[in-house]
Amino acid sequence: MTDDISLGPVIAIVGPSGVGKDSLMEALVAAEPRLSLLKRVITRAPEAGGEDYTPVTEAEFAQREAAGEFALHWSAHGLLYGVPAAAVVAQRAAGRGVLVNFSRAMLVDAQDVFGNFVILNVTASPEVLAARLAGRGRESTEEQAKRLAQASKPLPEGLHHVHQIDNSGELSAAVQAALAVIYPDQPERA
Ligand SMILES: Nc1ncnc2c1ncn2[C@@H]1O[C@H](COP(=O)(O)OP(=O)(O)OP(=O)(O)O)[C@@H](O)[C@H]1O
Ligand SMILES: O=P(O)(O)OC[C@H]1O[C@H](OP(=O)(O)O)[C@H](O)[C@@H]1O
Repeated sequence: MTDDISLGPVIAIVGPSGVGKDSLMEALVAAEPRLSLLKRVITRAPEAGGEDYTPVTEAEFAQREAAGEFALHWSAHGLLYGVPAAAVVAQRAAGRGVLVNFSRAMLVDAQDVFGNFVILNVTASPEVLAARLAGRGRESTEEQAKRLAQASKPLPEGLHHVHQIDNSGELSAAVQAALAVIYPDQPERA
């Protein structure tokens, strides 16, 4: 674990595709100036839309990985994902919190790497997930089905500081629930 006490928390936002991770992260940053989004490096096509990420080819990803750029990296949905280490440190400076969309499979590694680490496991019913992926339309129907098949993947054993955030209803409710976890000693926001 390489963690300086002056560094703020790494807040892992995890859960099945379509549950609202990106939506929740964007809303949290809009509501709380001490929070920022970690810009991931992904081998996803630049025009895919959605989150703000650094699109790279698989060759570029391999070069960055070999150069030690990533604090953590993984593959999922036929894509490669990397978390730039320097960006995490910079965004945690002065106690600020950084929001990271992690794979559930990476959480044990992540809690060892980052130390000051909290996990928000975002949930919604299968029906809601299917409707949201269809409504978003970013993936093909076939890819949506593959993602939905992964929805019930359990979190790994051995995790600490895991909190369930229900995003079945209004996004604003999930935002308030998440802020109450991240900043438990602060009154509910207006
Ligand atoms: N609370 C909510 N109520 C209604 N719609 C929502 C809510 N949260 C997210 N959505 C919508 O559901 C869709 C999926 O949301 P989002 O892309 O944030 O999910 P995600 O978990 O990041 O998905 P992925 O892992 O596939 O990137 C989007 O169209 C988004 O606008
Ligand atoms: O099912 P699991 O392994 O938890 O997550 C699979 C992938 O989905 C999410 O990314 P995105 O939302 O596709 O960008 C995660 O960050 C991970 O990369």
